Amino acid sequence: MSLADSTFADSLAQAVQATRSVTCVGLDPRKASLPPAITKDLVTSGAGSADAWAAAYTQFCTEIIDVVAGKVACVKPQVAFFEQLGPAGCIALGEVIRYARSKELLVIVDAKRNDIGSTAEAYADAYMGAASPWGGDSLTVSPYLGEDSLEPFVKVCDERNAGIFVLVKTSNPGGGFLQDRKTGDETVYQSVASLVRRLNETRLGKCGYGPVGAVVGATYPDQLAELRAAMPTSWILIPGFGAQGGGADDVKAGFDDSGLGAVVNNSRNIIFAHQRPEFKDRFQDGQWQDAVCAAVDEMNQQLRF
Ligand SMILES: O=c1ccn([C@@H]2O[C@H](COP(=O)(O)O)[C@@H](O)[C@H]2O)c(=O)[nH]1
Repeated sequence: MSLADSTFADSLAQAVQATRSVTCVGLDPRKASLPPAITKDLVTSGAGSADAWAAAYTQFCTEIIDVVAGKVACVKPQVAFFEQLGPAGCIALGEVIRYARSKELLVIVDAKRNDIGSTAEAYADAYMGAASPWGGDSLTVSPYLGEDSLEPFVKVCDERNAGIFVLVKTSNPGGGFLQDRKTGDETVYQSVASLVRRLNETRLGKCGYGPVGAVVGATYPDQLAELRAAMPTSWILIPGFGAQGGGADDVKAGFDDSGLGAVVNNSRNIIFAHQRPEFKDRFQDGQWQDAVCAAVDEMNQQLRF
């Protein structure tokens, strides 16, 4: 069945069940961390131009996709690293998104977009749905501009079987400055969670979840448990596992009794596994893909509760 035949929430449930994995592999290519096997070609061709780096990013990400396809439910390209290279990077981003989808991986585009409603419509069109060069299956969005700014994204979710993940409680240490602030009886993140719940609950798929999901950091396990209960029908994207300090115990509360309801992102500790001390000894420079494979297997194992 093609992914577009079912809702995003149902496709994600199917992908988690088929792969027996709640791991989301973050595609965050960084020049300084690419494996030497990839940058060597770049250096010997005398390049260093944005075009050459973009080609390296495409090669790196597509090789990762080859390793993880069938092992994980989804990937999350971080657009910042592609945008950093300018137009060539933006073309590479489109290639990576298309390649991941062709391998039946669901794509969460991490762009954290939003604006006033009429502009939000353009963002939704750009990042959600296969017709756009950057069209993924879902998009991270900011709630800062309020409900009317989220509505265009929800409309596109309905029209194209796409999904969104609204920033509710982010993984960074400074997120609480606004998110933990009280507005009347509740915090800002609790207000955003109520909005997510309301937008989502009339749109549930067969799996019991809807297209309007939430981002909640692994670095805040207590709030994750609270927010799981506050948004019982929303998929939760949990970043902050691995390099930011979150571990298996911290994300446990994100899941329902069937092991659904959340996917856990890990970018650096998977895609640059060749640099981790425990893998450095096991894998040679040219075996960076094997290190990625080992890191994914390890994370999948850790998250089989
Ligand atoms: O609250 C958030 C929202 C998004 N992110 C993004 O996830 C990855 C995390 O990368 P790691 O290497 O696994 O730390 C990255 O793309 C962030 O921009 C987040 O970390 N926290």
